[in-house]
Amino acid sequence: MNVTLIGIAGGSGSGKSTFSNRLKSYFKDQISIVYHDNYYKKQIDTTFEERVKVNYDHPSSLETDLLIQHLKLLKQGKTIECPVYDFSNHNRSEETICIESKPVILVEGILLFENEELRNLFDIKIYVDSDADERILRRILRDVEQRGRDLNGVITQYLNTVKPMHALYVEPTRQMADLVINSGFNDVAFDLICNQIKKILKESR
Ligand SMILES: Nc1ncnc2c1ncn2[C@@H]1O[C@H](COP(=O)(O)OP(=O)(O)O)[C@@H](O)[C@H]1O
Ligand SMILES: Nc1ccn([C@@H]2O[C@H](COP(=O)(O)O)[C@@H](O)[C@H]2O)c(=O)n1
Repeated sequence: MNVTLIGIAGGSGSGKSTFSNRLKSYFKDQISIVYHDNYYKKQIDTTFEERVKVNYDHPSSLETDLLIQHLKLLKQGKTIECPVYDFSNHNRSEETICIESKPVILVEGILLFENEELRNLFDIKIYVDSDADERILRRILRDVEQRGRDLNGVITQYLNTVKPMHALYVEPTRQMADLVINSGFNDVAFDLICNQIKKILKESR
């Protein structure tokens, strides 16, 4: 089976999940999805207070080697046991999820195109772009509602690490993308990628 890997990168709160989840809802089990976020490193013998202070926007906070290994296995048609990350505990959970190889696999994450070996695995590279003010406002709502955070914590983390790391490691990868889209809700981009995926799925039958 020929496997096409589609990387969907962009800043935190830009709309990556919105875009990739729309595609997954449309194609359902015909495609698979892998989140780089699930590859945040397991932190052993650390207190919660220590884990809160980690710079989660620096490439070193992620076990990208494991993601690369897993994507290579998926490319070979093999199934992987993907880690699962628990944002409220700032640590990997004990569970894993089984991800099957499919002709099209979406991969999502802020730092996908920063690592050269990882970047080179993608057949299609998409960057979701969005203004910084919109991204932080969305992040505040999401992190408070879904990731067990409080307003002060989200703001402190944004100013100390998210914003400077975005400028250093995320925004420079915009120019490496094949396609830059301005919103996860952009219907033109959605139709373009949908049609491309339909073509790949048809050819794989
Ligand atoms: N263009 C948009 N307009 C309004 N809200 C949006 C838009 N894009 C995303 N959102 C909302 O912002 C939040 C973060 O979006 P998400 O797709 O999870 O971002 P990312 O995966 O890039 O961090 C979600 O609640 C989502 O519904
Ligand atoms: N324990 C953690 C781990 C990561 N983050 C933040 O997640 C962001 C990436 O995820 P998106 O869905 O927003 O793309 C990244 O900016 C990290 O700061 C966290 O807050 N806590």
